[in-house]
Amino acid sequence: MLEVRALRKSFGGRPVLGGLDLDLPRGGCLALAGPSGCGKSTLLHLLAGLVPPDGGTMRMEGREVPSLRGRCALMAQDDRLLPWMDLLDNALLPVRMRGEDPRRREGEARELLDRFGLGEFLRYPPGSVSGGMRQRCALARTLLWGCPLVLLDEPLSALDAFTRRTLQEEVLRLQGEWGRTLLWVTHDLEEALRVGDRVWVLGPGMEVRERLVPPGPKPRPADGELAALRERAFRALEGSRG
Ligand SMILES: Nc1ncnc2c1ncn2[C@@H]1O[C@H](COP(=O)(O)OP(=O)(O)OP(=O)(O)O)[C@@H](O)[C@H]1O
Repeated sequence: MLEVRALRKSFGGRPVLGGLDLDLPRGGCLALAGPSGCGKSTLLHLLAGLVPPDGGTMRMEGREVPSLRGRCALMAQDDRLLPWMDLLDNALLPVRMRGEDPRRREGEARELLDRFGLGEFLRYPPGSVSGGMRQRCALARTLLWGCPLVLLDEPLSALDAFTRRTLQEEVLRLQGEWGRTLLWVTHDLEEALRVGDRVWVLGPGMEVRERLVPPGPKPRPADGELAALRERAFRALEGSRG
């Protein structure tokens, strides 16, 4: 589906991406885990066309493209919900922005928000719900773009451990049902190992220090079976924090 070659980006002469290659086959989930500041968000912004690269190429379905703008949905770290709209209308924003009648997708949006535990809060404005609830609404909005490729930047970071686990399962279920391809960025190695078909452990400059293929069906149990991979991933990260 996506081939990225030698993607480079510097800010003020300081390299953040030093020539990254990335292949995403259709379906499945590549989880990227790395320390704060290593360039994970920058990668997603480059892919989504929010920031221009200094060099490199992107091919989507075999065709070279300047970015994936319009071809992917990005959930940024900042939820960007509109304060004057309730959660349901926020979730339906992509439908409005595409010029479609939001009433035609309202059932789908309601169902999605319900699956994300927001069924009771559809008419609440973002300012009156918790950060974790806002984040879940932003996740629903991202999925309602209907794009086959979804870029998730720390999508569950504001959630407590229990809700986080539930949402990991829900997102993976949706991915299977809707046949989406996910690029899932997280600080949390446990999360990466639970949700990724492949897991890349990144260091500074987005150097790929480990490429892991966790065993078993997803979402995987957090304990026991993954302990060896978790240790390997932690060792890869050692010394990479500035
Ligand atoms: N617009 C920008 N101008 C200047 N520097 C930037 C800009 N965007 C990102 N950077 C720098 O690029 C580096 C990588 O930032 P980025 O946000 O991509 O890291 P990250 O891995 O996503 O971090 P985190 O996990 O904390 O979100 C940081 O040093 C950051 O300060």
